[in-house]
Amino acid sequence: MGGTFDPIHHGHLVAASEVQARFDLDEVMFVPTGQPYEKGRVSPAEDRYLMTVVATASNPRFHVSRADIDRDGPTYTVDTLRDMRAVYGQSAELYFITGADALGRIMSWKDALTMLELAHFIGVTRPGFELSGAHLPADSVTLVEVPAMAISSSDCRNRVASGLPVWYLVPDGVVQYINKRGLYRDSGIAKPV
Ligand SMILES: Nc1ncnc2c1ncn2[C@@H]1O[C@H](COP(=O)(O)OP(=O)(O)OP(=O)(O)O)[C@@H](O)[C@H]1O
Ligand SMILES: O=C(O)c1ccc[n+]([C@@H]2O[C@H](COP(=O)([O-])O)[C@@H](O)[C@H]2O)c1
Repeated sequence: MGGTFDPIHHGHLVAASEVQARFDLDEVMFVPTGQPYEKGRVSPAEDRYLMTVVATASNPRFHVSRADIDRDGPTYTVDTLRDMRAVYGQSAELYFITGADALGRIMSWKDALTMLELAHFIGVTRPGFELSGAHLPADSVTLVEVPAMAISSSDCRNRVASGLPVWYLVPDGVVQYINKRGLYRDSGIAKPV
C-alpha cells in the first residue's frame, strides 16, 4: 500500500486489513512515499516511515518498506513496483492498494501502461469520493468497498495544530510519536531531524 502517511491513520489500516483478507494476501507492504510530487510540503520521510512502523508493528502480515524514501527524486509508483518485483521475484503476484480518489487519476501517473502491467491495482472506497471504474482498464483494476472511516491525514494534522486530540483516529503509538516529535503543532509540518 502506497501513501504519504503524514500521519498513517486507522482509515489506511482498515483498508489494508480488508484487502488482505478479501484477496488472501500473504502480506501487505506499506510503502511511505519519498517525495510525493503532487502534494505540497510534507513531514520528514523518516518521521512518516517510523510512524508507519509503529502503526503496523502488531500485525504479523503488515510490513514497511523504505524503497520510496531511500530512492532519490520524485516518487513514481512504476519505480516502487520495479523495486518490489526485484525483492519478491518474477513469479510473485503484486497488488498495489490505493484509495479511490488516487485511483481515479492513475492513468496520468508516470508510465501508466507499464505500471499497470507490473501489478494489479486495488482502489478502496473512501468516504466522500465517488467510486467509478468506468474509465479504468477492468483487467488491471479492482474497486473494493471497505468499512467507511471518515479520517484523513490532513484532518489529523489540523486537529493537532488546533490542540484537538487524535486519539482513536490514529494508533496510540502514533499519537505518542507525534507528541514526542512535536509534529504538526505549528505549520503542520515538523522541522527535519
Ligand atoms: N479513510 C480512508 N479510507 C480509505 N482510503 C483512504 C483513507 N484515507 C486515505 N486513504 C487512501 O490511502 C492512500 C494514501 O493516503 P495518504 O497517505 O495520502 O492519506 P490521506 O489521508 O489521503 O492524506 P491527506 O489528507 O494529507 O491528503 C490514498 O490513496 C488515500 O486515498
Ligand atoms: O506514479 C505516479 O506518477 C504517482 C502519482 C501520484 C501518486 N502516486 C502514488 O499513489 C500513492 C498514494 O499517493 P498519495 O499522494 O495519495 O499519498 C502513493 O504510493 C504515491 O506514490 C504515484
